[in-house]
This record gives sequence, structure tokens and C-alpha cells, in this order.
Amino acid sequence: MHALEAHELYRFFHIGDDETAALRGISFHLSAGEIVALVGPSGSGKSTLLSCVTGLDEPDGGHVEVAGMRLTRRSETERTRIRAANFGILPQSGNLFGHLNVEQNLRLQMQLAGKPNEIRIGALLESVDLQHRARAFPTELSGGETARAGLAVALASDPPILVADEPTAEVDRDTELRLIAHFEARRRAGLATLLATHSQALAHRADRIIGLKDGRIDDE
Ligand SMILES: Nc1ncnc2c1ncn2[C@@H]1O[C@H](COP(=O)(O)OP(=O)(O)OP(=O)(O)O)[C@@H](O)[C@H]1O
Repeated sequence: MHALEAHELYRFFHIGDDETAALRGISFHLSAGEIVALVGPSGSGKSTLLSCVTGLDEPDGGHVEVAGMRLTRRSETERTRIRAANFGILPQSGNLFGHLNVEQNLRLQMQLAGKPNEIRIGALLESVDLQHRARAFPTELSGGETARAGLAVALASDPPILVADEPTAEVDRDTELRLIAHFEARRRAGLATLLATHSQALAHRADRIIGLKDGRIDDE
């Protein structure tokens, strides 16, 4: 049993008469203790795939299994429960609530996952070097600080699977190295990490690279 399995995923979007086939039969797996990087040109389907495997979006065909449990074609409530128990998610658009400061964002994430832990809040802030920014609101953070705070929120519930969409897109080299260190620490702890990235530096730290092209796995 893998931490995550995608079986023949299809996803189509319709705008007027136009149809976009964002995913055309994608299968892959992610094991515990593994970092997998999804790479591919803009529009190749990376974000759509991440949304489908975390149950934020429903594929039009195929199914997803998380720790051996089917995630696809379940009610929104069930998907939310499975997602909270298994995933930490860092979307491209970020995961910080604007009306909460960094510390409050972390606390809320832990509560949503049913894992409140005041001591872990301090440890998480320290691990992303944001202990001095605990009371800052998202609009008061720099790009690098936002990326680090977002990672801390995604890691707040100590998730078996971390899914991050372009986590290093807008950060400097030091922050990128810090984020990579976190992903490698997860590998050592036997936790799974799935990243979509355009960064060569990040992709080369992965155990496997899966290339996407026009919604399909690109074997070249
Ligand atoms: N909600 C949507 N409605 C219509 N089309 C969509 C929607 N989401 C994605 N698409 C289309 O699906 C295709 C795949 O998009 P997706 O965002 O998954 O690509 P990506 O590889 O993540 O790109 P990028 O590297 O730019 O983030 C694109 O053609 C995109 O325009």
C-alpha cells in the first residue's frame, strides 16, 4: 500500500464550446519517506493533478487512494475529513487567512486537523525562522516570510503527506534551501512529499521526477 495512488485520472474543463483536457489518464504513486517532484511546462496539468489527489477537486475519470482508502467519489464532508487527517497543503495561492496573524493561522490549522498543540506552534515558528514574526499578519510579511509561514501552516498537523504547489516560486536562494531542508527532514522521518515545481534545484533533490506534458505523463 502506498501513501498516495492516482489511477487513470482524467479532468476536463469547459468554457463555452471549448474543452480543455487538463488530465488525460494519469497514474502514479507516492510512498512514505519519498519526495516526488512533478515538473512540466505551464498548463501541463500539475496544479489540476494536485487538486485532484488531495480531493479539493473531483476527477472526471479514475480515482485516488490515500493510505489504501478511496478518496474519489465521496461526499464533500468525507473528503474533507480524509484530507485533514492525511494532507498538509501549500497551494500556489497560499494558505494563510488574511485576518489572522501567523501564530493564529498555525493554531487554526491544528484545530481543523483535530491536533491542537501549543508547544508545537513555537517549534514550528522556530523551524522556519519566524519566531519574531508570530504576531505579523500576512500582508506584513515579505515573499520569503510568506512562503515559510505557508510551509509552517501546511506542516502544522504533522501530515503523512505534504503537497506543495511551486513552494519556492518566489523565494530567494536561502529560503529555497531552508524549504528543501524541511522536505529532506520529512523524508528522513518517513513522511511523503509531493511537489509541483519549475525549480531545477528542488526537482533534483526529489527521489523521483514525474514529467507532465499536455495532461499526460511525459516519459522522455
Ligand atoms: N478551473 C479551470 N477552468 C478552466 N480551465 C482550467 C481550470 N484550471 C485549469 N485549467 C486549464 O487546465 C490546464 C492545466 O492547468 P494547470 O493549472 O493544472 O497547469 P500547471 O501545469 O499547474 O501550470 P502552471 O505551471 O502555470 O501552474 C491549462 O490549460 C489550464 O488553462
